[in-house]
Amino acid sequence: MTTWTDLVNADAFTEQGLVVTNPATGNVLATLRDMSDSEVNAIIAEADLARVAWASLTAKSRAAKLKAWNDLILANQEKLAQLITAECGKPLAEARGEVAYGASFLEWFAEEAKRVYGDVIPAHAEGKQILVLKQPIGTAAAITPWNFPLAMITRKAGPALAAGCSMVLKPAEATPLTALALETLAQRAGIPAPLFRVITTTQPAHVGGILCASDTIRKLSFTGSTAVGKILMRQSADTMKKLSFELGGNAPFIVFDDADINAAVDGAMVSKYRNAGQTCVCVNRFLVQDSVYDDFVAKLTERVSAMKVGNGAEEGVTVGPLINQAALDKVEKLMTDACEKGAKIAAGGHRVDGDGAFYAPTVLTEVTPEMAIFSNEIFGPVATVVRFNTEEEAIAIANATEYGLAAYFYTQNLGRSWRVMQALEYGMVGVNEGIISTEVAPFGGVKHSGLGREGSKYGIDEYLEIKYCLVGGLT
Ligand SMILES: NC(=O)C1=CN([C@@H]2O[C@H](COP(=O)(O)OP(=O)(O)OC[C@H]3O[C@@H](n4cnc5c(N)ncnc54)[C@H](OP(=O)(O)O)[C@@H]3O)[C@@H](O)[C@H]2O)C=CC1
Ligand SMILES: O=C(O)CCCC(=O)O
Repeated sequence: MTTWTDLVNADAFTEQGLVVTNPATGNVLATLRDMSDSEVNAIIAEADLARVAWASLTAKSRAAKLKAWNDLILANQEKLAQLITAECGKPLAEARGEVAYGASFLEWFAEEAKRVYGDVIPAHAEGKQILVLKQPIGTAAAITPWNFPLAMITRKAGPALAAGCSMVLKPAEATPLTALALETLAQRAGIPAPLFRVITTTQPAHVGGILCASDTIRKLSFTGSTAVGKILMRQSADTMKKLSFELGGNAPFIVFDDADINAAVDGAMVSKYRNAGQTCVCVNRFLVQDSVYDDFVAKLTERVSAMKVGNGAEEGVTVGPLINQAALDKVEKLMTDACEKGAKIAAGGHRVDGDGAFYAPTVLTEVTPEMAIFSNEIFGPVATVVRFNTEEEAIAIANATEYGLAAYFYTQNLGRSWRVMQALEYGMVGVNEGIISTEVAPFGGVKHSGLGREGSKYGIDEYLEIKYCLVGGLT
């Protein structure tokens, strides 16, 4: 028995249903109930009923419950971290970090709940007042990915509950146990059960269809692939839901010749290899100016060669398995295509033996836009390095993608910092920084990378409606 089992309600388990495995070992962690349509519909109806009383509480009361949920998550940090590592494979140190990061959204939105201010607008005529109210949108649904099984949930549930909404969640098939553990802790924190319910299913597309078609659900927030985001957007047209999408990326990381190269290599390591390269903001393309190209590649290769691949639960492991065999096949296919077109392997470039889908941390040089790896989200531990000559060329290469989530660049020139920051067509830009994620800043993308923002003071707006009231007869 692992230590996290008391965090998952015994009712969730069954003999046949959704099988959850450890990607590092292939061992079965649990088999969970495959919920029926009527159960899913009942969860939606109960969530809708419960939200009315929840919204009528003071913001301070809702905030207290969210804070209690945050505290319980932190009190169970080690158990949750072990569960995250078991389900999604990331090294334990990263999993511990995810628990703290995930909890921070609850603390943040507990505070923001108290700051949902309306407006009084100077009226256009005498004897009238214009009031703007902000009200909870209603029942919300979330569909979340496996790469951050905890933080991607709290980033949505925090603002939803803070705003006075309820939330129905469909987590990724690979990582439902962390979601169920969050559900348990929410209930222990005193959040009424129907307000945050997890759907376990083996039929994501079918359940996604139910959520999109439901008129009761007024808001859908999704994090995952751009392809699925587009399906959900189409399916939500008939119910005119408010949507937020945090989708794929193709992040450039530009190293200019005036950069601090050691700092750039530090930034590259944390940005590229976090979660074995499986985050939407991981660098997909390093663009390095010709005169510093060899230095950067040599320093990066040295650091990458020292990384340790293995089961994330083992001491010292810095790169865990990819989530499944399909992910490994995708990385290999991209590597084969790139090498056939002239790319060179400076480090890694091969599978690593084991029961899981392990791939060696890799540095691939002389990458060009003709290679599929240049334009596809790699979602693996492969750094591709592209050579450029001028600032204009770097910006053009960086923007030559349908995606627009995160971008990074390193320079010590102030003027260049402003120029490049403004020219990059991305929702988030790290300037001399490789990690940009924090609950206090707006996370989200432009172009095919999504709609809306999560976290920060803006994140709660996704769960609020603006109501304009014209009050007359006041003379
Ligand atoms: N932006 C990001 O953070 C992420 C980007 N990705 C990108 O997507 C690629 C594929 O990863 P993958 O896990 O398959 O991502 P998906 O977009 O398929 O999965 C994300 C979530 O959507 C669910 N889902 C899948 N299909 C549907 C559907 N038709 N209707 C409703 N929900 C659905 C999944 O359920 P289930 O898991 O049960 O299939 C999961 O909960 C990755 O290689 C990466 O490039 C992936 C994850 C996160
Ligand atoms: O990959 C994602 O979808 C989330 C990125 C994690 C983060 O930095 O918030």
